Amino acid sequence: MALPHMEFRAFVQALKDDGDLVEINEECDPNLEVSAIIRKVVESDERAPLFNNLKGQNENGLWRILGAPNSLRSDPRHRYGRLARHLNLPPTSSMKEILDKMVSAKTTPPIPPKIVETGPCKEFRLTSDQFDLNQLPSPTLHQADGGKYVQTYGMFIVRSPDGKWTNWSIARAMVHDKNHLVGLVMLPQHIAVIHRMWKELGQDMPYALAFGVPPAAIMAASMPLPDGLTEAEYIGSMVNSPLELVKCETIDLFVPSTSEIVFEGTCSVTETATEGPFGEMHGYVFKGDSHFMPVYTVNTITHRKDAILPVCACGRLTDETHTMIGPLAAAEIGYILKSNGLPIKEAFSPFESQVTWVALQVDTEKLRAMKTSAEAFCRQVGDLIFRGKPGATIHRLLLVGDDIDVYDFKEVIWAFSTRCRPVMDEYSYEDVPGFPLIPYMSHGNGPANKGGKLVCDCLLPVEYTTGKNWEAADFKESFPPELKQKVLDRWHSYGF
Ligand SMILES: Cc1cc2c3c(c1C)C(C)(C)C[C@H]1C[C@@H](c4ccccc4)[C@]4(C(=O)NC(=O)N=C4N2C[C@H](O)[C@H](O)[C@H](O)COP(=O)(O)O)N31
Ligand SMILES: [K+]
Repeated sequence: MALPHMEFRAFVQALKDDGDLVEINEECDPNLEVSAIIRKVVESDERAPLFNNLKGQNENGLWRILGAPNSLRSDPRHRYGRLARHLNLPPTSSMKEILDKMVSAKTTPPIPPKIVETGPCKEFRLTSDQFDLNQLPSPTLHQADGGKYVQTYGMFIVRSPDGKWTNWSIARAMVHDKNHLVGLVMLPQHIAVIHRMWKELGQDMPYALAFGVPPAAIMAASMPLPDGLTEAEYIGSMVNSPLELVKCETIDLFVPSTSEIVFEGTCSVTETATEGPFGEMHGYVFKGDSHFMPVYTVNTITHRKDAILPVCACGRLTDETHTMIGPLAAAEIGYILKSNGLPIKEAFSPFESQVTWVALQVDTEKLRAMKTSAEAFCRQVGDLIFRGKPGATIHRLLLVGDDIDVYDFKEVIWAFSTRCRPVMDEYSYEDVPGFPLIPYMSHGNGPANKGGKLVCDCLLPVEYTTGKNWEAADFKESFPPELKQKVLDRWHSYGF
């Protein structure tokens, strides 16, 4: 068996070995029961549930479900252990180490994938007359959802008509009928950009939807990497070995050879159907909130024996939409700012902001050397991020000083609450694309797709000129080192 970050089945075994898996062998109903269990798991950072016995499985065990594939662990020492296992990092890894790994391939040469003849994803093959997506255990995730969201943690594979760009990404999709899905295809996402290319040609877009792909791949699929970049090569470079891909049965695309399940077909560039509502990443499902979205035809399914469908039952904290979408966007945002020469040290999207904020730690010594004004600096940051794709989902950028750990929300909210004067220290952006999935956008008072963004300056004026002129009134900063050491040494003998 391959390493956990390179094969989904090995990843599930690694969770089991970590004591981070609960195998449920009693029959569970994919209609809400499975999702209710997953919801309770992710709301309490419990171990990942593997449902081995689902109502509706077919004779070859298609399919089981792994819930909460990339959510949090309750032990603070292994909080991000499931994310770490996606990247072959130690389970004690910090979020900084995980995100640094995700940007590490920016400066190393791409490693193209290796094409292999066949693989475990080819063990079984079903043509469209041999399956019914409504009979298979497609899960209903929230009672007000518009359909069975079978696709929440699979990877769409689509390629530009000229064949030069193959994009891997996660985008939701629900069962439309026996052999069709309908899925969210929205700009500025690359799947929508490529869909438009095919639409201009008047040809339906070939796609593959691979479930249970190498964990390292699903991380890159969830990251807003640059336009035109082929994730397969990026991931190869990140893990320093070529990904093994195998050709699809019916279309000219390639999928990871160890994928658990592969749907193949074409995405219509003309036919749409109602999609949604869906209990989304910000924690809401609005009844009747559906839109017309493209229809995907599922021509063929190939799969492993007893294949496992990974499922993200998204909504309120803390699931994969929070551990991945915000932090991975923050990693890309931090990289963009640094490569434009701005004095940014760390970037993170706090879960408590429902990943609508990114906190940016500023190197204030370098900032002072810039001899810039707060307004000029904040506008420089805002223009770079809010007018680009990686910032699409972020509505507040918080600039904080060297003393604030952006990975610790208590620190971030302290700086925001005490150093950023409302309105005066905030720089608004109403003429940039907005993120329509946030409720104050989709169901708010203003336009759903435009504006509503701020750069919040949580640096005090002295941090731009002569530097920090205060001490925090806390144990760390308000006492001489030798006294602190004495207190720590004697903590227990005092009686604590
Ligand atoms: C990890 C993860 C990412 C998701 C999603 C989900 C999960 C679990 C579910 C549970 C299905 C919920 C919705 C949430 C929903 C969503 C829609 C828009 C923006 C953010 C999220 C959307 C989606 O449905 N559509 C979409 O276009 N992008 C999504 N992303 C973000 C993208 O995977 C991410 O942005 C990548 O960077 C894409 O690659 P690209 O940059 O285009 O090459 N889904
Ligand atoms: K991607």
